[in-house]
Amino acid sequence: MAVTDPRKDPARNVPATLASLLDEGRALLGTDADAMIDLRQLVTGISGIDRARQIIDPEQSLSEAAATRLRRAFYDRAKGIPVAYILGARGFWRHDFRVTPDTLIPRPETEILLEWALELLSVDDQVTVADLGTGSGILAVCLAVERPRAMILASDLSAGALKVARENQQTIVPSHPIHWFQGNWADCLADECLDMIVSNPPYIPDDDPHLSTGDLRYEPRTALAAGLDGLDDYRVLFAEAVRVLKPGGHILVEHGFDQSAAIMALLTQVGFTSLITRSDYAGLPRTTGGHKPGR
Ligand SMILES: C[S@@+](CC[C@H](N)C(=O)[O-])C[C@H]1O[C@@H](n2cnc3c(N)ncnc32)[C@H](O)[C@@H]1O
Repeated sequence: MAVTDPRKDPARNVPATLASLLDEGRALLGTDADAMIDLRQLVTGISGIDRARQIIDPEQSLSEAAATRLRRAFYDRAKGIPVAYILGARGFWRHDFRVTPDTLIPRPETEILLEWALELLSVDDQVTVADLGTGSGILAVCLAVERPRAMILASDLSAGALKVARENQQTIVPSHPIHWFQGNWADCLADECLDMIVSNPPYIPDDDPHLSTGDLRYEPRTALAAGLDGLDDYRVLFAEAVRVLKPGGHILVEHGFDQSAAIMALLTQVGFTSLITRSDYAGLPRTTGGHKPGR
């Protein structure tokens, strides 16, 4: 079906009921389960009407402004723009994080990495932890919330991502400063200064066709692609990690479901021991942790 940009069609910018707007949305996005999830998220995010009230009162009217914003959102989603970028937010852990096209959209699997880090750090630990490749800041900010006595550092190559990460810290955990730095992984850090590194680096092979389809084509390529085998960033990151971790320090990284053997081999090569891989909610091996010997 031809999709008309509501910005160029003032006749469509009129008030409407929720039910009629949802019909317009279905006509654009389809009626499968994924499309329905997107539609409901857009309605909730833009109108502020929660899911229960959408179902109880489908005939309620939306203001002209809300109807117009919703029609634009349906149009943008029909073009392929991810819901999180349309709304400018995505939930992670217990918080709403601002996201922009400069940041990766946070994924639920990354909560497994966070949970693991929290298991290793007790609430009163006065440790120093770095989130390398912080993106929107999800790991750094959640660690600052959950471990108030820890010193948190976070790096990213992207100035745009760091700007968003700072905004998230100021909104979610303003009382806990995070030390942000723009750079290549840990290159700004002194030797043996960290107790723990958490990282979700890029890990998709450059020629993976998924990079140019679906939602991924809208996300920053520098957040996703990592050389021919998808392991280029781990090679640099692990060499840096051995330098900046204290003896006894931990590294926890996310990776692709088929990369755990390669990640273990790379960690072993640079001297990490006690390697363990944890699986995601679908049972796929997605997070590996290791320990720098010496304590
Ligand atoms: C997969 S994203 C993860 C973002 C965030 N940690 C998350 O889980 O949503 C990888 C991040 O690493 C950053 N990055 C890529 N290369 C980097 C490098 N050489 N040094 C530091 N950060 C880098 C990207 O800009 C991106 O924000």
